[in-house]
Amino acid sequence: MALAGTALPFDDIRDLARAMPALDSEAVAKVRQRDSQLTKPPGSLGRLESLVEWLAAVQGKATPTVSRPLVAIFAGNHGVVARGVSPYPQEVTRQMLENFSAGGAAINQICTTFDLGLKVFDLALDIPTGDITVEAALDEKACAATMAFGMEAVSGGIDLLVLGEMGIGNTTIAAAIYHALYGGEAGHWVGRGTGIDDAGLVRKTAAVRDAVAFHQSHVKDPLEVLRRLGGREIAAMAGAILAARSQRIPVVLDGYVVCAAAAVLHAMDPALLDHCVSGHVSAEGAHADVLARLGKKPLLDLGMRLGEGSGAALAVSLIKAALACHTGMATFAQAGVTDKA
Ligand SMILES: O=C(O)c1ccc[n+]([C@@H]2O[C@H](COP(=O)([O-])O)[C@@H](O)[C@H]2O)c1
Ligand SMILES: Cc1cc2nc[nH]c2cc1C
Repeated sequence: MALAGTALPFDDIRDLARAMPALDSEAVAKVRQRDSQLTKPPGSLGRLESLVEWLAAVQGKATPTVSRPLVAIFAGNHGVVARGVSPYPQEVTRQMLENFSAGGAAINQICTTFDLGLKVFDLALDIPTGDITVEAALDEKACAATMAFGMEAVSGGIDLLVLGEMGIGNTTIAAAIYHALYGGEAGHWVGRGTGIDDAGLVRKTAAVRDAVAFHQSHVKDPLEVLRRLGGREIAAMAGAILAARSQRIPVVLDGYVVCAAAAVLHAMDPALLDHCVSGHVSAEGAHADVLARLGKKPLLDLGMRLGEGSGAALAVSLIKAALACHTGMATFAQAGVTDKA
């Protein structure tokens, strides 16, 4: 167990969320000015151009960097797996952490390919959170301490944060959070996760419906949704997103589970995600709907549903390429290329 975070009551977290730095419009103007001189028709690099503007706005620098990108994977275990909501047993969460350490997981290969740092955080895997169908996942103190732990994980001079997670059962947790925040039918939010069969899908949908019904009178407060229906990795990622914002670090969101942490913050204040882009849209059915609600257009759509930050880490390749174009391209004057009249 590695929960050393200072416990902040939810009121302190709300205060912190209200005190985030503004985005830097002067840095964006300077990026646009340089972009207009580069040897290409205006706008021809499409979304790559807006990615550089976004980096500059968040970092507050006319020449942003992606020199020290970090993939942070937060791992947690969930009492709700007792409801038969995942085809895999709970011990796979820890076994996959050992696989990450040994370099054998997909995320290890992606990090090596694109030169990304990787840190994995074990969030009390031996103590699964409460079964959300009959109790709260966490009490306020534990939830706030886990958010603080996630905040403290964002340090060490990184200039881009990729969020990932690992936790058997956590697509049920994410679905419950979305159902609580956004309403509708439980079944709309429930997908097959790691590949649950038809009977399991029925159990999973019932678990999400039961959980949200059980906590219904508390779902107006997003932080209550997080502590009652969430998990430690979701709470830590919410803390990490907040800390990244206060340290002016851009964040790349991964799939269905990571976005549940983002959705909690978005429900508090949509501007809390201004420093985040969506790395990819997951094959988990409702993720596209979630991204639309968050106002985020995914960079990639590769049919992936792995987690581990894998889709987001792949998207860093595009962000790096966008920045390399912006910083490395010649201007019309430098290259002796005639600009349009
Ligand atoms: O993030 C996603 O889009 C995603 C979609 C499906 C599965 N996962 C991963 O699979 C695990 C949860 O799946 P499950 O079926 O046990 O709820 C967890 O470790 C997630 O990282 C992740
Ligand atoms: C093997 C395995 C690897 C994973 N990586 C992220 N979630 C996962 C779930 C399973 C089951």
